[in-house]
Amino acid sequence: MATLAGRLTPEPRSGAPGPAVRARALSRGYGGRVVLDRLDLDVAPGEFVALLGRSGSGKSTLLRALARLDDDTPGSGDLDVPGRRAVVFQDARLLPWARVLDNVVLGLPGAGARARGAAALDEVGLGGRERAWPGELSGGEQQRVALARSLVRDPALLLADEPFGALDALTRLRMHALLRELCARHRPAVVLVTHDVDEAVALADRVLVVDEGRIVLDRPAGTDAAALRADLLGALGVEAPHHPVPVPTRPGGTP
Ligand SMILES: Nc1ncnc2c1ncn2[C@@H]1O[C@H](COP(=O)(O)OP(=O)(O)OP(=O)(O)O)[C@@H](O)[C@H]1O
Repeated sequence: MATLAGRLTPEPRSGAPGPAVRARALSRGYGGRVVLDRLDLDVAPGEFVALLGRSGSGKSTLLRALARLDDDTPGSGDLDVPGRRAVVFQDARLLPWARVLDNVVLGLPGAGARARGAAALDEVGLGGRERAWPGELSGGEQQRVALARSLVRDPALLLADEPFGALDALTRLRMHALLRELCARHRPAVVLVTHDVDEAVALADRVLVVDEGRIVLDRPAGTDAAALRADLLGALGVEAPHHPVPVPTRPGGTP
């Protein structure tokens, strides 16, 4: 609900504290080619998991499966995602003909939707821009709107596919700080697909490396960042650490 302070008050989570994601032997493929290969994944409520992997390793396919956006993709396995989901993509995917607040509350039921939307915009630093058109906003501001659109739905699971990949380095750092703040406040479980090792280490509680549709490395973050970085680079097949570290493409793949 929106408070007098104009901020979104996180709804208390109801029900038993089961996992936010439970996947078992999850497989997906395209045209007979296996892309997710009997993958197991658990994500605890409120846990922030980053997914790294070479291009084509299956990260987005996994994210789409968790978002249940892959009904047309052949596959098998058990997937349980009990709570509300929200998805943020690399491009904000705002409707250009709808004002910012209308984008945030589109499809949201209830009389208080607009107040909640305005509070969410305030929370992402866009208070006062409710009537702007998406085309009047910078790329970073558009991603803030996308975050507000997710936030206002109070998701138990936030799925983000390279949400900051198209932003300049400084804007990306600002968005990291914002995402950390929003997550600390609202405590959704998060699965973030990224190509940026440093982003994964900076944001996540746990970092996974996916290769050929399987999880080949699963490490907690937060203690020894240098050791984690070295492990991740090893699993990604990067020999010399650079800063920032791009994930290599597979042979013949696109960056
Ligand atoms: N709709 C589709 N039809 C056919 N093949 C697909 C489709 N979507 C993905 N693929 C293939 O599945 C494989 C995994 O794709 P996916 O997008 O999951 O990889 P990714 O790890 O997210 O890659 P990137 O980091 O480049 O985004 C790739 O080889 C890709 O070409």
